[in-house]
Amino acid sequence: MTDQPLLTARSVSKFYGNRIGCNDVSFDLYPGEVLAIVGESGSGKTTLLNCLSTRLLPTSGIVSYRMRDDTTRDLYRMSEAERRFLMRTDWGFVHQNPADGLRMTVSAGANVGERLMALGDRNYGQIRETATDWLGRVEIAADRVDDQPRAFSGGMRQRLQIARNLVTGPRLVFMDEPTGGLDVSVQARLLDLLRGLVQDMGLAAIVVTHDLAVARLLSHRMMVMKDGHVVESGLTDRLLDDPQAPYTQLLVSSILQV
Ligand SMILES: Nc1ncnc2c1ncn2[C@@H]1O[C@H](COP(=O)(O)OP(=O)(O)OP(=O)(O)O)[C@@H](O)[C@H]1O
Repeated sequence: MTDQPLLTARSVSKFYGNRIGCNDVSFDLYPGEVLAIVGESGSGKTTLLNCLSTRLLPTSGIVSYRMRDDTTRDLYRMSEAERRFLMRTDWGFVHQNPADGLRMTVSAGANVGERLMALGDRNYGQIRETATDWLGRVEIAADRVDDQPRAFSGGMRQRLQIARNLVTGPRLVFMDEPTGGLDVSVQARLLDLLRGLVQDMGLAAIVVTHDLAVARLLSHRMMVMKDGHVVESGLTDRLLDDPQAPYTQLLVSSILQV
């Protein structure tokens, strides 16, 4: 990790009319750092994630991002074309539902290769080789490269979505409940795989989850949200072992009773 943040959020708020989506959220994210945003349903996690990834324009606040050339840019002042370029190259987005992040009717190999082509890669043989290599890294057998994801299981689809996102070597990945909707045993394997890839690639990530076990396994730091506000933030192990805010204490103890 370096001493300069990769992403900086300052007083990010989003209101839907009178309703609070998220309110006055500030934090720094450093290269290689994984931040989990946790909280119950409706606490504002997805709203915040969408504001950070510029899929949603906040009502107020600033998010800046350190580009590969070391310049710092205000994300909401970028042109649409610049933002699209960031999304295709430097960022990944892993959706809870793989169908939202994949093209279900093109082959697994093409799903991965497409991201490389978007970067200007034109050598078909090379693209196929890289795609097959990435399928292997996410534990999809090479002989499935020509199959469409609609012929895959939920866990395979999610692994394919991860390969599609990571093949371009992003520096930051946004994940929205990446293991939600999967069987518990499938979740555990996927989490292990994700953790390994994030570590190997030195990826920074912002992970939205309502599952404290996911936060514990994947993240270095956590932010706990309630009614759109951050009620507590800190190092994951510290926060889960010794929660300070009454709400976090409730959240942790109710999970432990399950
Ligand atoms: N498009 C919208 N229009 C109006 N209100 C919205 C909209 N999206 C979210 N909200 C409201 O903003 C608040 C935060 O919702 P958000 O979806 O960010 O929470 P969440 O923590 O991600 O919940 P979940 O885990 O259920 O997805 C809620 O009160 C929700 O009703």
